[in-house]
Amino acid sequence: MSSKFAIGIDFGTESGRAVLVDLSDGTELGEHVTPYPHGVIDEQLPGSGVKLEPDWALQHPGDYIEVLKQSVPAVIKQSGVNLADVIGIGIDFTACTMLPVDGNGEPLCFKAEWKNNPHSWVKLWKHHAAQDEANELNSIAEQRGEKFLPRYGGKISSEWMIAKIWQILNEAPEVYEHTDLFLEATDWVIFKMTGHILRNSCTAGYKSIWHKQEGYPSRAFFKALDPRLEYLTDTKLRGDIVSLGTKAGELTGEMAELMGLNPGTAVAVGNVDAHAAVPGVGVVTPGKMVMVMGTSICHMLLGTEEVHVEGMCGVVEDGIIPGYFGYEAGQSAVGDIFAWFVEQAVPAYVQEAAAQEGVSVHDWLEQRAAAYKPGATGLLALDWWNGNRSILVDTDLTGLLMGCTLQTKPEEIYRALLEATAFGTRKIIDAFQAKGVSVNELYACGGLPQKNSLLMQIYADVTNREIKVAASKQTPAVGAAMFGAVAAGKEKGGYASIVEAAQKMARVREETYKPVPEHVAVYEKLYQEYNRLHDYFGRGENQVMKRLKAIKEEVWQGN
Ligand SMILES: Nc1ncnc2c1ncn2[C@@H]1O[C@H](COP(=O)(O)OP(=O)(O)O)[C@@H](O)[C@H]1O
Ligand SMILES: O=C(CO)[C@H](O)[C@H](O)COP(=O)(O)O
Repeated sequence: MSSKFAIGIDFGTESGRAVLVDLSDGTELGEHVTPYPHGVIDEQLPGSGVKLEPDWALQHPGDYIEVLKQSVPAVIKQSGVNLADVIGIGIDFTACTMLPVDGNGEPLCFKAEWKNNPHSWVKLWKHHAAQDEANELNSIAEQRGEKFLPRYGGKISSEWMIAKIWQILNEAPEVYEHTDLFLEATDWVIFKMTGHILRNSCTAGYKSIWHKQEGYPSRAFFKALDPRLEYLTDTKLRGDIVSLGTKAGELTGEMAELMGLNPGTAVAVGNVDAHAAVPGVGVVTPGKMVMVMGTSICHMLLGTEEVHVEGMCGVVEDGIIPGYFGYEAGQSAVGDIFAWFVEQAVPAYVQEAAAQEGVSVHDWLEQRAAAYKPGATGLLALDWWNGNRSILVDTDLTGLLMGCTLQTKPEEIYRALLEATAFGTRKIIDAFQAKGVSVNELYACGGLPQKNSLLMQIYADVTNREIKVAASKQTPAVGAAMFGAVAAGKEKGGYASIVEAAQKMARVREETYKPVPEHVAVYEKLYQEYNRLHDYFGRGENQVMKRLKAIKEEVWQGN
């Protein structure tokens, strides 16, 4: 039988990326990136120029369709495969990236009467303007002793569905009123491709407080938030919730023409980027933590029971791989901290030297930082430049660097920042281990493992664990393609389960990063120091970071 193929599409923050993969061994035959024409909308609405408030981050739903229109035909062309052999499509998305739609599934922002209202647009995952609603939600949930809170590390994020919906209700009740459904963008794109509205269990579980056995929180809880929300889950959040790998439907004639595919191609239900990356690197059993390493890190892990681990983002049954409890934790800035240093804090001589050598400032600093032994800089940092997502769940915490002298060099600080993020990951691993959720092996994917080998060696040394690195640059998209192959089914040449698909298709690089015993010993001492600073500044003993923030706010408000 000839080879069969699937397409995976990863809808990121700035662009959408498609891959076409061979189902027999996961070989990538085509890859294409479509930057979103409207990018992240955080200043003014397209067309009307209506100004947005601080902390807003929107997207244009038409940009997602543009990705389907540009990137899918491009990967078909690159690979030269026969259309009849492309049997499945899967997608993954940032989340919670959500939008209001009308009774026909049409985004409200496409309609003349709503397009000038910012609340009718897609709210991107990093839209942070619903913090007041999130704070109130958390305090009401805590007062009521809601059982769901511990599943989310004790706090529901302002990035998630309920806080965002509540913000719409508070600030634009007319938009709320006219919304038939609030959908995750991943489910909306699947609806566009197939004509079927189905909610996936991953976003429902991690972002909408849905539980496989218990469903959504009670009507009484929603009523306690706001009487107008009492029937939210029966009305604007209604709909079937199905597990990952389920076939959502088949590509409609209209979309098949737009995407250059055959109508009837199987389409899997939507998924989330970090979650699709797990089978994407071949992880389908507990004990193996997948680190999706880029601007931030998402830490993904499977378990056989629901355990409440301090500060994790969520535990969801079937949330990553059906049959397991999927755990998610994270660090809200990693690559972004290195970017801050490179852009804001290196002296001109470093930039000039890097330019003369024809390397990036990151590479220049990495080369020099690699010459230092662990502990040789005398520096230690707390990696909270963008707050702390796990395990403290506190966006008001800030960064710290200590141990500087008049001799301290930029490459030493760079190294201390790399180390700080590794300590942050170690803290997350320790939190899981403390609750009996084992982390025996580490897998890395995303941009950072491809860019910085010193960083990866430091992670191996700090965690005292071997790290395997994904072979693909587009691991989430490859994982999405695997779910597309499952949706197509075995009889069509796909796979019966995501486990089988991952076993056949996932690829990791041959070389791994192994801990060096002498490094491990020194880092163990430094980690104990990191722990002391972490608890001192992060657990309330010294609230100086929050006091500084309060003073800053006062001064700004006085201006
Ligand atoms: N050589 C490098 N070493 C460490 N970090 C790097 C290097 N080059 C770029 N970065 C950081 O990598 C991040 C981008 O990672 P990537 O995985 O490509 O993006 P994203 O998380 O948006 O998918 C940026 O924060 C950037 O500062
Ligand atoms: O919350 C998340 C997954 O649950 C991700 O952080 C979010 O989707 C964006 O990730 P990235 O910027 O790395 O693409």
